[in-house]
Amino acid sequence: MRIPLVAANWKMNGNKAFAERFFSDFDLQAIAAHVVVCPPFPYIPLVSQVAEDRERFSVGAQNLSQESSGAYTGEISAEMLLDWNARYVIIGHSERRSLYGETSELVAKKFVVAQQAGLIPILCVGETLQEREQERTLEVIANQLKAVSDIIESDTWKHSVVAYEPVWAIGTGKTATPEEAQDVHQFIRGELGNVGEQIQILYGGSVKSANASALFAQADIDGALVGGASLDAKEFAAICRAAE
Ligand SMILES: O=C(CO)COP(=O)(O)O
Repeated sequence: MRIPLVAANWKMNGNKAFAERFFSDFDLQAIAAHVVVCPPFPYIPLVSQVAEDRERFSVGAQNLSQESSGAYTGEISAEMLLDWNARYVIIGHSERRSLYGETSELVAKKFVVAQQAGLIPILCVGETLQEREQERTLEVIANQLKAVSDIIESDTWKHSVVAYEPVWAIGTGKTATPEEAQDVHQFIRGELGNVGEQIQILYGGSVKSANASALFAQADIDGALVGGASLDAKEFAAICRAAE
């Protein structure tokens, strides 16, 4: 039985006042799904305080360094995230891949570093519009997963979350249809081998309260990774409730 999980990716949005306001508007008690909020790094301690002693609410980071320490200006290590009580970390978001040149090999290295430190990686995979139009979706996703599979024991997938985020659906208002998303989720589960059934696979890309229920009704969609709609506490709460 996979527990529904809804993760907020605030990206580089908000400030301290926003984060404080968000948690005064977001009624955690009323939500039964497992929820992760991934704020920008400086607000992780603030979200950690909210998460303290709450079983179903965790804090996550949006990135981490593949190195453990040293002369890497501007980088944040897994150990530092653990110091802040982060439990999850988003790895290989398409914005990191396309804007900051993160290759699948680097993403795989970060995945391993996160896991070895005891963080749960949320590995993002997804195709661009051009790749979808060329009917290369499954091939692209298989390659993104393979970069990780190549350097871990297959059992190790168990301690991770995968997020399918079609690049063309991110921030565009265009969501994959529930059936399109389900097809890819089912494919991903198959690619994860004998632990596939145990892994939470989230959908991301223009998820909002209006489309969440139809997505969550699909057999292989275990929750969502939410960008824009996670910046509105009430809207995000409605998405979380749809996952229960
Ligand atoms: O990139 C995303 C989450 O990581 C999705 O962003 P949107 O929900 O804004 O489309």
